Amino acid sequence: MTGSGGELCREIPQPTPLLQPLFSHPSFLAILPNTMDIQHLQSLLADAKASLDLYESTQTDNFRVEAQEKVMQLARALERPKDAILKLSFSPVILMAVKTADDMNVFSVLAQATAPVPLAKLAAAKPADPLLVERIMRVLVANGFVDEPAPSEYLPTALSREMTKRTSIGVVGSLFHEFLPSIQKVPEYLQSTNYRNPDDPMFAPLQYTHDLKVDGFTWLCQNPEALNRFNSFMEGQRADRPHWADWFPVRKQLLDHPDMTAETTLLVDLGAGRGHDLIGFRKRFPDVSGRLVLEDLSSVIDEVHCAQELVAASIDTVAHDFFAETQPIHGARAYYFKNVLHDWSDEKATIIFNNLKPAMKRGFSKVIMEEYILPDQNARLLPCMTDIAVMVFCSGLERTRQRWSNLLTSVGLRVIKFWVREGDGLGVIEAELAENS
Ligand SMILES: C[S@@+](CC[C@H](N)C(=O)[O-])C[C@H]1O[C@@H](n2cnc3c(N)ncnc32)[C@H](O)[C@@H]1O
Repeated sequence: MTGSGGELCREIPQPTPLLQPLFSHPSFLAILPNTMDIQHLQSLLADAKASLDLYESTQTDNFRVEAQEKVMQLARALERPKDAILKLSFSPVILMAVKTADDMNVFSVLAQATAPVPLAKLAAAKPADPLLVERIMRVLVANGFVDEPAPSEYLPTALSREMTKRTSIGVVGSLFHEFLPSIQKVPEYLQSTNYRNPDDPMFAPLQYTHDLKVDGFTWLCQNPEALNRFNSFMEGQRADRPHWADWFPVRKQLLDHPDMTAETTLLVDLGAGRGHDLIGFRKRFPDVSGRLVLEDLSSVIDEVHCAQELVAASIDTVAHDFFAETQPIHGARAYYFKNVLHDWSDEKATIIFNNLKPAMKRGFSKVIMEEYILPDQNARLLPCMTDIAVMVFCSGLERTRQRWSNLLTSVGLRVIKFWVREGDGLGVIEAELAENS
């Protein structure tokens, strides 16, 4: 090929004579990868390498996340837009394949492998049709869930090993069963509401999808399997991220206070689920006196109150509906909410705070909220996805610093400090009763 197209085609392997007409077709030339701006790609690669070097030297999660984002930018720039859109549109297939593979016990068989596992052995685990398993495995191999060292022989990867953990199985199961059908309905739902921002927990996309007359949490409580999946999802979704007590100065901000005694309630966790944060707290401060209290809806408490880990960590359980009742534990040092206030609109959150405030001791009690604090610009993907997930499930929302400030001030609380973590992790908002409230 010569002329203006000759430059573009220099690096293409020589086509066979049969393919020659296709290779010289103008629409083919227009989508050649090497029509991309190589200088731009090289500069993205250099950026990614610089972040990777910083991660290597600092070993901080912040630079790991940054390096990952830079590599994603490079990968995106290398992708042809048409392919990107095609793959995006097919992406529910990946979640389906992971879910199906889990249902067929593929991950548990692979996890025990000491040598490549042949297709027939994987198929025998259920048993399932080998051709079907082969097709599902192709999707998994292409997405890094499995290695295929020889045709139809498989080895586990870090992702497939992760899929043998109860919590990650819960993440996949809950999102697949409880969220995906409603996510699919969101455009139709929003059209029906003339694109109003959802703020009513009794009419979120979830209610629209299933014609429910109850809020999402009540619905979960009526469906034990779904509740079990959801609670595992909550335990698992941030399992690899640091516990707040690993980076928030607990001793300085909470423990070192002259009014702290052995009788004081140290921490009340509202909407605590299975209590994994309290258990983590106890592990980090095994010798600290002061009661730890897990609060949640009565059906959740019924599920968890005898749990061995809670008993071993001396964690008390109390059924408390934060909309229906005022806080029963008075004068605690800290009332802790994690991933709870993002479930509720400002109007609903105001009720929660109004039910909490009478129990707080002025100048002593604090509210500790572990939530995303969205930046004003360029928020990371995970918080943005979570924002939409809480919208779908309960008309909730993630908040920017300004929205948090406005909400807390309006209910008579004073922000002591926003403790913002870099990366895509949660931050902590520390607050107390405002002087004039
Ligand atoms: C998103 S989950 C967060 C669980 C846990 N804090 C975590 O981060 O893993 C929200 C929790 O709030 C609880 N919850 C919902 N409505 C409640 C209410 N009215 N009173 C008390 N807890 C409630 C749910 O049962 C659930 O455990």
